[in-house]
Amino acid sequence: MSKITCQILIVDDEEDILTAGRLLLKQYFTSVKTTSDPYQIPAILTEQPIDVVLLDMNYSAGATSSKEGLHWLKQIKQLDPKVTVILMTAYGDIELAVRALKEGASDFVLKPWQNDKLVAILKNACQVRQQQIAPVTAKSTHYTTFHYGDFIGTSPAMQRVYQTIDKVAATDANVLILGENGTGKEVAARALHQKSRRAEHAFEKVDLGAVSETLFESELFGHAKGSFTDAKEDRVGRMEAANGGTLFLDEIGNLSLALQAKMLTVLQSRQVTRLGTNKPRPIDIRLICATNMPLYEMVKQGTFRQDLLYRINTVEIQLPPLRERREDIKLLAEHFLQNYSQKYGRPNLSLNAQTMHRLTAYHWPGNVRELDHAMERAVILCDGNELHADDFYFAPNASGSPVTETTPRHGGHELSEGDYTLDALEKMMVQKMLVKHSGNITHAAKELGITRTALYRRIEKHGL
Ligand SMILES: Nc1ncnc2c1ncn2[C@@H]1O[C@H](COP(=O)(O)OP(=O)(O)OP(=O)(O)O)[C@@H](O)[C@H]1O
Repeated sequence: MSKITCQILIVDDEEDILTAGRLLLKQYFTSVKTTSDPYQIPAILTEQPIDVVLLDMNYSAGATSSKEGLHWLKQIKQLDPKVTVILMTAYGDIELAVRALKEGASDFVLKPWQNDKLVAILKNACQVRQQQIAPVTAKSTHYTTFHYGDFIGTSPAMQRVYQTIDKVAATDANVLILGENGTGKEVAARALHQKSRRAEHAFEKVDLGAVSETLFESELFGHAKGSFTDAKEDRVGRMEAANGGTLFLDEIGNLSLALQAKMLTVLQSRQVTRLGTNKPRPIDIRLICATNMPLYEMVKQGTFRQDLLYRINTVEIQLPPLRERREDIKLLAEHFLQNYSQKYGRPNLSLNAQTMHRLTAYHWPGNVRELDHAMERAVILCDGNELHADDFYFAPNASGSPVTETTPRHGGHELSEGDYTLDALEKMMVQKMLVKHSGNITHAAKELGITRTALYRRIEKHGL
């Protein structure tokens, strides 16, 4: 008997049920996955194609209200509206069946099930699902083009990011984007918004690292005229401004515990109350959060609330550092070179093979943003029409090993013995700050405690 091509996921907290279901359904369908933990559902759905979910209604010991099943049904439908969900319960009644069907379930089975009945229901569900799916195309070819939204890069790691964005964009699921500085977290958030049904509405970005503790509530929730000394007018908060669209909370890891509590209350109730008023207003937003901080570690250390993390991380997107997808460096370098050649009126500039080799081998601690700035600086500073490695600034990596993984040191800022002159120390500090701030002169100068002009003078002096 040939099996029906269908990927089935069974979710039930009883291992016996999972085993029985797997053994039965494996005879008829090509793939049967199981999990006893419904919290795994979002991860499983984003990582692999699933056609049909057979979902238990009760998970906590003794639970019979089926509320949990309805909750997970809703989550699945948010993540992928096309997945077919069949509910199972030992406590079935007509009312609940009707409610589940209304909320998007396709069918309903009672436990203990009759084998032939369950197989028939699933065969039917798989057939319907197969008809919905477009003819199979080579999946990867879809993403092998040079651009995806504002992203450039064709590495397998980035293709996985694009696939996740495509899957999640159609839903209203909360998304948490993780990654080092400059890896493209904001680019990803904008792509999610652009590809969502909210694209015509606002994309409201709030940099939580830049909002002061005192102004937080007024900025995020809004205020009424006269609610505090400087409140001269009524003001709509950023959350309300995002209504109908997407709210992008950048640097969520920087929020103090007190503000995390306030944020959680609003996200749970989906209502904001402007300062100085007592009228809660409903907000309809798609929430995207981003951070470069280790939120899971922070939860363990008690500096980030676990309940807030679980509220924001329905789906996670991890952006890989540039050094882990070196195959994208060439494309990005060429793209930035083209941009800046145009911007600075130098159309004949080119990168020779040796320079490209150096760019590809370098570890890029500031990721794509650093490559972008490095290219701009090189385009401005280079003399002829060919960009040389010397036109770029390469910092040593954290271990102090050579500048690039494959080439000898070039202008690194590590000190060798006997190098402790004031000049050498100054050069090292300037380099360190430039790397730390990805070439941002204003920020580097501020941290060094000197003016921008003084920093430029030192950059010239040390030939950086
Ligand atoms: N794959 C990419 N292709 C093209 N440009 C990119 C890519 N990734 C990032 N960039 C560019 O690099 C810069 C940094 O990107 P972005 O601001 O999205 O990073 P981030 O991870 O949000 O950084 P931070 O954590 O510092 O806020 C931007 O100018 C962005 O356009």
